[in-house]
Amino acid sequence: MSSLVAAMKIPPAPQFHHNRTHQVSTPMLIATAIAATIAAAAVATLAVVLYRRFSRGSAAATVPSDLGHTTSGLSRFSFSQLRRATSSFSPSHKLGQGGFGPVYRGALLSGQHVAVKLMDSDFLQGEREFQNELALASKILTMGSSPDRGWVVVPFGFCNYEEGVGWWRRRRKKADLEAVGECGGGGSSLSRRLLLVYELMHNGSLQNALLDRRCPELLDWRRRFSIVVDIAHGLHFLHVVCEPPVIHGDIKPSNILLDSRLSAKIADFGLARLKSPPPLNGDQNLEEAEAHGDEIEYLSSPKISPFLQSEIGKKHNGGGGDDDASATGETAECSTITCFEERCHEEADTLTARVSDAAELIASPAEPLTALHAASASEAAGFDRESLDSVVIDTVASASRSGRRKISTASGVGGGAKDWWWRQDAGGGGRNVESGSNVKDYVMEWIRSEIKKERPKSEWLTPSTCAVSAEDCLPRVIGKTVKKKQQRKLEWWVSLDEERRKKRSRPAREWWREEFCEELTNKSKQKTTLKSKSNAEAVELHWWQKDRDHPSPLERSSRLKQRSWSRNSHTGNDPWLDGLSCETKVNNGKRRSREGRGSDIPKSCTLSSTPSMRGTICYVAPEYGGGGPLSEKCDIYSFGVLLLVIVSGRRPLQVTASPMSEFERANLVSWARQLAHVGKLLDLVDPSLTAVDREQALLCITVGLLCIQRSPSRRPSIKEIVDFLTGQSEPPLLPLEFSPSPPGGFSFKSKKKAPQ
Ligand SMILES: Nc1ncnc2c1ncn2[C@@H]1O[C@H](COP(=O)(O)OP(=O)(O)OP(=O)(O)O)[C@@H](O)[C@H]1O
Repeated sequence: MSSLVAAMKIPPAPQFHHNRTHQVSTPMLIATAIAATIAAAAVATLAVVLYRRFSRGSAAATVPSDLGHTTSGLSRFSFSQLRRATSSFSPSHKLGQGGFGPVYRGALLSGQHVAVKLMDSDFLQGEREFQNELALASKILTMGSSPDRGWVVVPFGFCNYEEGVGWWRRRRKKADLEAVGECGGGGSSLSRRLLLVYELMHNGSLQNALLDRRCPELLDWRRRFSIVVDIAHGLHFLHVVCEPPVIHGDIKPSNILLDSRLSAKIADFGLARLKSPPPLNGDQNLEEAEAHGDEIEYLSSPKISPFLQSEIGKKHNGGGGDDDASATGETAECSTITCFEERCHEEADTLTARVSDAAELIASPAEPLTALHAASASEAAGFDRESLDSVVIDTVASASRSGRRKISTASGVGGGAKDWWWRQDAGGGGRNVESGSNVKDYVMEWIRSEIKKERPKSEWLTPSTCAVSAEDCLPRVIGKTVKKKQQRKLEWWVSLDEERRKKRSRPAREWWREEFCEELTNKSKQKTTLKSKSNAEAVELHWWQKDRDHPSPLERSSRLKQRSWSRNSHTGNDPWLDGLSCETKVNNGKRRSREGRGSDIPKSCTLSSTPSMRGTICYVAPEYGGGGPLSEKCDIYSFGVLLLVIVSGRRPLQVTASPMSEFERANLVSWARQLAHVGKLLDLVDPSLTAVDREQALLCITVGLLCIQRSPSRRPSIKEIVDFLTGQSEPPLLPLEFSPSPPGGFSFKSKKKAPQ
């Protein structure tokens, strides 16, 4: 039995069991491994997808918010796409170096040839230009198939490359960025790279083609003339076709690109902006105006009052042509005079503009917040009300003193004074030397006459407010000359009781606010509500108007910063003036030219009306050189200089080591003026040109001179310019500012008394 049992003994279960388990678990393990691999792959894929989506999202956040609805026209490229297109930003692909980074030639996979601008994001201004250019490009690209769009070159794509999170990605990017750094991309910062992609312009910039003499085709006059016409069309597109108009703000040869057929197109919209709507009405209260930055824009503009402009015009016209530069010989001193003449003119313009701003506001009878505005006017113009008169007197006096010094030097070599300012100081142009009349006297006299003529008489001023507002402000502006009024003020002051005197002794601005602003604010608010109601029914506001009327907090703070900038600007350097007298600054590279530019373009409204310092020395309009408002007329001025550059084939400032006789030609604008005075305009034409059409050349120079007139309002509009250049209308005669002096005209009179 036991043997039977033993025979029937089944093998040890564990062993059998073990084998069975082993057989089952192997495929299971394999299946598990496969499942785990698949899961891991899925997780990795998901992570990659999420990461990509995240990194795209963060990049998009840095694109201007305005682009939200307009990005449709722009393509986004990856950094590696552009790296591949440009052969890792190979130096052999470099087209040029801009103020904020190099530009490379490349080819996309589609075969399209492109230019890739690698902006240096280390500089805030670089990032702003990137955003500005994109915002503007999106606007222009949405203009659909407008045929005029072909006159400008704007980016059609961009890449906003930010550092990733994973170490593997960072390593890859580090390698990319080092490649960029080695190729002159400027540093190897891992943070961010901003790239703009443009259509390739095969013949590069006008700067290279014309001034660096890289394009022999430009020795043919017809080519040059067609380039001039193309640029005029480009500006016409920006100023007239675009709505709202676009002001380029930096017209110069390096921003004019030539395509394969040598057609010229306007490029580089980094400093462009949309034209601001007209300033708010004067009857809006101060709080409102301040909140909208209106006052800042208005006051930061060194505008010359129409009265003063016409006065200056009269002086030009009245005493014009009374000297003869040709008779004086071509001397270094003569050139110094011209430079200084420019300088003095601009200085006086800016100064009188500031004074006129304040004086006009004081004098205006229609403005209920006159005194208050006057106070803020003088403050915003950079003058403390208390010292306004002394600043004015000192500055003008020093300008005229140094002017006199230069004139007496010049008189020793027989130099001729050509301008009204000079005649003022030198005693020409109907002013009497012996009476000691000079610039200072003229400005002061003008202020007095303006105030006398338009003293506020309206009934809204009660006797007491009149006494304080007018009497409080006027003596400070016109100095010690208003003794009578001071006397009256003193009498009035004595008549006040103690409490009222205490109250009145606070700054006028404070108690004005308290006593009158509330009432006026309410009135003005009522008016505004009524107006806006009717307006809303009549017209729908453009987004850019809305933007201005309801600035973002960022914009507001930026405007305030701008305000403090403009306050200080009267003591700062004037790049325009510096540029006129200092060639080295211009030649010291592009970065230098950028230094003159302000940095107050807010991110959220890069195309808004916020004023900022723009442009390039020699091309920037004088009225804008001091940080005034950017208008189409600033572009017209730059276009005028560019015209002269194209015709003469030389830079606007060019000092050669050749004989001193060349020195007077250093400043192209002054030289053109001199040639106009002596009636030899064609001397300006590039001697190396072939097949010159003298009529066309004369037309170009005439239009150029019309564009560089000092008074912006006298410069022609771009529409007129296109008509002149295309022969649809005749340009007017040159203004007297440029007309030839009559023979035997004014001979320079020294202030030195003739020996008895
Ligand atoms: N689309 C393009 N096609 C061909 N060349 C280009 C293109 N864009 C720019 N370039 C070249 O690159 C150079 C640098 O251009 P960029 O606009 O960056 O600076 P800039 O205009 O020369 O100087 P700044 O930055 O001071 O205005 C140009 O002078 C031009 O030669």
